[in-house]
Amino acid sequence: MIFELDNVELYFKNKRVLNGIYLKAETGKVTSILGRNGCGKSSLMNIAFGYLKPKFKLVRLNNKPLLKPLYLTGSAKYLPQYNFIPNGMKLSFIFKLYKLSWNNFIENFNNFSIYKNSKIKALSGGERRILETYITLKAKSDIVFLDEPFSHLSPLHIEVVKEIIDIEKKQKAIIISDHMYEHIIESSDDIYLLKNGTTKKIEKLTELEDYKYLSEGCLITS
Ligand SMILES: Nc1ncnc2c1ncn2[C@@H]1O[C@H](COP(=O)(O)OP(=O)(O)OP(=O)(O)O)[C@@H](O)[C@H]1O
Repeated sequence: MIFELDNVELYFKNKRVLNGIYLKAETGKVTSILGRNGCGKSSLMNIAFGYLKPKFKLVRLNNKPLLKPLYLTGSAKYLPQYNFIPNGMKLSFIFKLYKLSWNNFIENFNNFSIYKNSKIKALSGGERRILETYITLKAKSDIVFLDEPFSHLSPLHIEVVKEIIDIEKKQKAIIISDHMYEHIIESSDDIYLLKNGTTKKIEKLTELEDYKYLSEGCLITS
């Protein structure tokens, strides 16, 4: 699967947020979007998924224009920044709903074993994020969008999520945005920097310093 987002122009009232976007993601690769707070990363993901309608956009799947919102095709999954699983749902029911194995989940996150018959509201904020990230990554799809999958997770859990990303990318195109740039750099095959409303594909990591996304020296220690 090749997913392309092209020619996006987004305004909120008179403020132009995105203009001149190109992004390509494909099966077998993790494609990441980096950028400062408020530069439009979440808006871009919402546009790609079809939740947000900009003034202009072009989505192509396997080089063919897609004329309906991507989420209606059933081929994509999206982890937004907000919680998307209702509070009252039992964890065992969620795994049935998404046709996923509870035992495989416990192999990765054994501290969840006590929660099988609990409702999601019994989880901490970070545990809930782990569960929603896992479901989004593992559920059947061709394209996965992850908006800040690492930000609320403890270091060991981040490593487990990175391992799952590495496995899932073999059969999916995965698109990630997060401020934890070291994890992004380690997990990504392609990186785009979103700045002044446009995407720039990063060919050399030092460009992240040249474009003032990272301060000088950050890459030496990372
Ligand atoms: N519904 C909205 N109405 C008006 N302005 C909005 C709306 N949603 C986002 N914006 C503005 O659009 C810009 C981009 O927001 P967005 O949430 O896409 O940025 P972001 O790069 O994901 O930020 P962060 O890294 O802080 O999560 C911001 O200036 C924000 O204030």
